[in-house]
Amino acid sequence: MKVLGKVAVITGGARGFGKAFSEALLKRGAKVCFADIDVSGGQQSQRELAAKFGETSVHFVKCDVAKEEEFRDLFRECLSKFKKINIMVNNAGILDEAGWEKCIDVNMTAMMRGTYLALEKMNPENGGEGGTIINVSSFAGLYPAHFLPAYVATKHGILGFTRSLAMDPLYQSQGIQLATLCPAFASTNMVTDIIQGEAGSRQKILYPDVAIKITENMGICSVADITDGFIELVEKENCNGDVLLIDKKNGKQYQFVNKTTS
Ligand SMILES: NC(=O)C1=CN([C@@H]2O[C@H](COP(=O)(O)OP(=O)(O)OC[C@H]3O[C@@H](n4cnc5c(N)ncnc54)[C@H](O)[C@@H]3O)[C@@H](O)[C@H]2O)C=CC1
Ligand SMILES: CCCCCC(=O)/C=C/[C@H]1[C@H](O)CC(=O)[C@@H]1CCCCCCC(=O)O
Repeated sequence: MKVLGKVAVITGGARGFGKAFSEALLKRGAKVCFADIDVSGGQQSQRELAAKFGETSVHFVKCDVAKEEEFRDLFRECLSKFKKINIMVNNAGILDEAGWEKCIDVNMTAMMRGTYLALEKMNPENGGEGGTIINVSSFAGLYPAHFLPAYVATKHGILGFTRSLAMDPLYQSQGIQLATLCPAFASTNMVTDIIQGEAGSRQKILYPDVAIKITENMGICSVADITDGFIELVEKENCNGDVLLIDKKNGKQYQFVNKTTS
């Protein structure tokens, strides 16, 4: 898809990947409506991005994606401001093995809700123009990790859900593509807080010392490495059904390349 003139909705956009993805799309001439549960972080990012790309190009919406009505309001607000939605990025995600139900609510249920809402708004029968939906899974969507069973379950779920919808001829006929991004460890707060032992962060996973050892072996990607893969997916003419894994040692690797799309 050509990004210039398109409108994107991005969840979890106050920091980390979501903020970087927003900036990368703005740089290429899109308008971006980003959402986050973190109001002060979202407002700060809004100020930074508006200073670079103009007030009329970027809009922050306070939204807890685990709350259905707030998610619906996000779409209403984006349509009211920018009139259309061409790109949906379900990026918001958390690590919380003790609170695994919340992990499922945010990583899995909300991702499904965001996908279904985007499919509805992108449908030409509802006035949409088709579009691209990118769901952010993980290396943990492809491989198990005994220090993260709930997180791994949600990330495997994202992968299966997104690949399944991508096979549906109905969405293909509506010009809608769905792809999955699978980053391995990257230097956002999600990972660096645990390595640096930020308050309470080690309790979010089981066996933090094992996890840290694995990061030492696997290496840690920069946010720019992951953003580069994200943009590659969005800009591809056909990304439908793609699963893009990115890790430090091997870079970008498309998975399931002999995908069946119908
Ligand atoms: N950093 C990493 O190594 C990797 C991260 N991921 C995934 O990438 C996505 C983004 O992660 P990062 O940027 O690393 O994390 P991060 O923790 O830096 O940023 C996540 C953002 O999501 C927001 N958020 C959390 N719960 C929310 C909710 N209920 N509603 C709305 N916003 C909410 C947070 O406030 C935060 O701004 C997540 O889905 C994560 O699982 C996947 C693979 C690697
Ligand atoms: C030491 C900091 C790690 C804290 C973060 C964490 O535990 C999990 C991070 C996942 C991140 O969201 C993306 C991933 O790919 C991480 C999980 C990767 C699991 C790798 C398991 C590899 C193995 O068991 O060999």
